[in-house]
Amino acid sequence: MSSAIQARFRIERRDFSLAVDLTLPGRGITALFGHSGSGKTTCLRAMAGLERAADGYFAIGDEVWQDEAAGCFVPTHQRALGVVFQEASLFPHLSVRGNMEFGQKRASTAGLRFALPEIAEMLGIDHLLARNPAQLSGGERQRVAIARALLAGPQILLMDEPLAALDLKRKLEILPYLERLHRELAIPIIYVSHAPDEVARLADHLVLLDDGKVVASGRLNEVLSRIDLPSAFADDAGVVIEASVAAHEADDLTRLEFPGGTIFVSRHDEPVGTFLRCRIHARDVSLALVPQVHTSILNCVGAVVVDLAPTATPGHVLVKLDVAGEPLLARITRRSAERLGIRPGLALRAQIKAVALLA
Ligand SMILES: Nc1ncnc2c1ncn2[C@@H]1O[C@H](COP(=O)(O)OP(=O)(O)OP(=O)(O)O)[C@@H](O)[C@H]1O
Repeated sequence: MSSAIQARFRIERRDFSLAVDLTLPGRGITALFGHSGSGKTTCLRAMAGLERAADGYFAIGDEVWQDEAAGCFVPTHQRALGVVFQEASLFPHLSVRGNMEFGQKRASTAGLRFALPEIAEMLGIDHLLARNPAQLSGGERQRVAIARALLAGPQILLMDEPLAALDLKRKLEILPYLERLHRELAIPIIYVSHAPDEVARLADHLVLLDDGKVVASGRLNEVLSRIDLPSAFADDAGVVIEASVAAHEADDLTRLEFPGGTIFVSRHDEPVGTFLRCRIHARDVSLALVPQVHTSILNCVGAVVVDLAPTATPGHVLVKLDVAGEPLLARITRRSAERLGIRPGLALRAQIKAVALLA
């Protein structure tokens, strides 16, 4: 039985229309990404049944919540879903435990079943159970809201910019918990965001929305490395690679290995064997036809040019590379591309000037 999500919505407003037809994975985090007003929230609300598309269709595996052609529309309160919005709307008169028990009371039998202590531990709020919402930080409130949503036994978790109202410190505090949900939950999470960093860190699947339309939908790196979508990430264009910690070296560098080679980063005290996500921006990758000896750049991998395309930055091009099957992007000047004769199929060296560890 496939647990893939099917979502087809057409919503017409006076100045905006949403028309999406998506097949999304039944596990992991799918990010809905796009500029403000591109329709991310509208799409999420349609999935929740909070917005009704006249000819809509929405199903998770065999569980159909909306099939207008067949006269089916399950109202939101009868759907086994959890929704977390930008601002945690906790009941102020209930303690943290009381808020969580409220979630448990409306637990469906269809979705995941959790015990309250298990979820409290997973979200790091077990020491806060007796407090009232007014005694919590924004990040803690958001974690309680997620816990409450999970205790309702959802088959899917819908999150609408859950970090947008938090400052950077709180964001960084909550991200590890979201990563943990990602690793440990067997249900899909749909995650609305317009922050490229969050998407790079959390998403497995990426849907790019623009003006109510799906511009791209696919595996994170597949979409991030599309050089025919130059404006989507603009200066943030780049890819995410998964690398494992191979060794911590004496000069305070950590050696990471991925199928395409070796990458050195500042010492990062994760145990050997741990997988880390690394973000490599196109602007931090330069190209050379032969291995460079007289350079301070440590990270250099063999690559083959897949394609190149103009980018939003005047005088520059984006080059898509294949590194042992994984995509990598480089942004170089058009002049350099001509001088080096960059063309599809050319084997060369990609020098990586900076790697951002995402965990
Ligand atoms: N209730 C509503 N009635 C009429 N128009 C609406 C309503 N809600 C949103 N819109 C409009 O629909 C369009 C899509 O809005 P939506 O909130 O889905 O975008 P978004 O991508 O989530 O944006 P943001 O990142 O700013 O939250 C916008 O033009 C918005 O002004």
